[in-house]
Amino acid sequence: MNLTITDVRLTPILVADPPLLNTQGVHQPYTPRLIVEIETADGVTGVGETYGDTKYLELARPFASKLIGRQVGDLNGLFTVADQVAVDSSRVSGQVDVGGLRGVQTADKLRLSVVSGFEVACLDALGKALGLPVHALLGGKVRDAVEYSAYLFYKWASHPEGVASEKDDWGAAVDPAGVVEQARLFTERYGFKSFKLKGGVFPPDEEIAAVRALAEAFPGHPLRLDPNGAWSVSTSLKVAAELGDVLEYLEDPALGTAAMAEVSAGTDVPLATNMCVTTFAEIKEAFARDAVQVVLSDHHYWGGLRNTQQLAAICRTFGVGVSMHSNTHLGISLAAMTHVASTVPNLHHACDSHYPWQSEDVLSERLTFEDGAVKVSDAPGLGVELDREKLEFLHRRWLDDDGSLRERDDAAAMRVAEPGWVTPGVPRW
Ligand SMILES: O=C([O-])C(=O)C[C@H](O)[C@@H](O)C(=O)[O-]
Ligand SMILES: [Mg+2]
Repeated sequence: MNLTITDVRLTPILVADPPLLNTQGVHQPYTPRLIVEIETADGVTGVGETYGDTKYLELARPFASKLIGRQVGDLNGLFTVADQVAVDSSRVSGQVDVGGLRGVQTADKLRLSVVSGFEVACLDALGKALGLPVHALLGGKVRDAVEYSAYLFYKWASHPEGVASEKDDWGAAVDPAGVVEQARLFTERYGFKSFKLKGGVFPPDEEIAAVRALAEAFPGHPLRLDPNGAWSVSTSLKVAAELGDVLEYLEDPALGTAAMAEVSAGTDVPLATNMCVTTFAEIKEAFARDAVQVVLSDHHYWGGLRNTQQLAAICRTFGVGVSMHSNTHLGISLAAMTHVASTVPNLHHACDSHYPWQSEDVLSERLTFEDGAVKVSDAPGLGVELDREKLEFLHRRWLDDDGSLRERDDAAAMRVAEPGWVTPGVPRW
């Protein structure tokens, strides 16, 4: 068996995205992703997926060229190679990422977000070569299916008039009735049992009303609200007091570890985060100050599936819960998320996934949710198959774009509807 990497293909694509609202603005009609293919000397190909904005492509290209001739099983070596790739300092804002709301942007995080796509592709190739599923390469699954939550968004019925976009059949959701209707569709279509509402869009009282309406419509189901740090400490405490009886957890009510620690000290409602603990370096302070009770991992920016397992082990050591965050992603990443989640013993919350919002994919067969869960595949590798025609179609869209959609920018997308829109300052309320 020859596991030498002989070819790496990078295919940037644009995938359709509905008009989902968040505190920064609205999702663009098409969003960038990068599909990674790694081929071995024996002709085995592994696939991976990560963010596709230019700043990631700029790193992925030199990174890919350094992999030729290396072994596909040398996963630790990927981090060494990543350290050799220079990050343009203008890409490191030190501010919350404008496209994605996943904490402060650093050079290390950019590198790890690129490594993750390649690590998944290497694991897929290795698994295919050895005839083993990815979960077996990670030590073996401890569950046969992984539960996901319904990721509810305030949304418009369609993108602004005149904007090229794909239609969706979810309808509008801009008030409590619309949110409950969307949740109902999620249960009908996928059987989800937990609900997360993306907040920070409307004044807190309106979002409290939406969560109350969900609690009435779905009594006893786990509910979460995530305003992406849009609230002050006092607003966060007010919302926690008003919704404490129905929330499974409150996600990033206020921005940063210091504010989260203050909120945490004033409420019994557990706090979850994908914004103040986004790197290993941020763990110590947040845990020491008891700022968060649940960390939402994400293999994309934590640097892959094995780093996700390490994060879960640290959380277990400190008695902190763990679950999973999601940005817009396709089936390759859902398969990767499911494999790693299946190996984490201390996973006690349904994971987030944007997948139901994505009508397009690069796989020949979409992954499915049954009773709100994805079955863990025992097929070699990730257990997914790339559809070259679909990949080519979405890549063509990326090639044809004049550049305006190649960077995710929710504030720019919002300005099409509201020309005066600027990303709101924090705290917004
Ligand atoms: O905090 C979160 O869960 C996210 O930021 C997830 C996504 O980025 C979501 O907010 C989005 O895409 O609008
Ligand atoms: Mg969040």
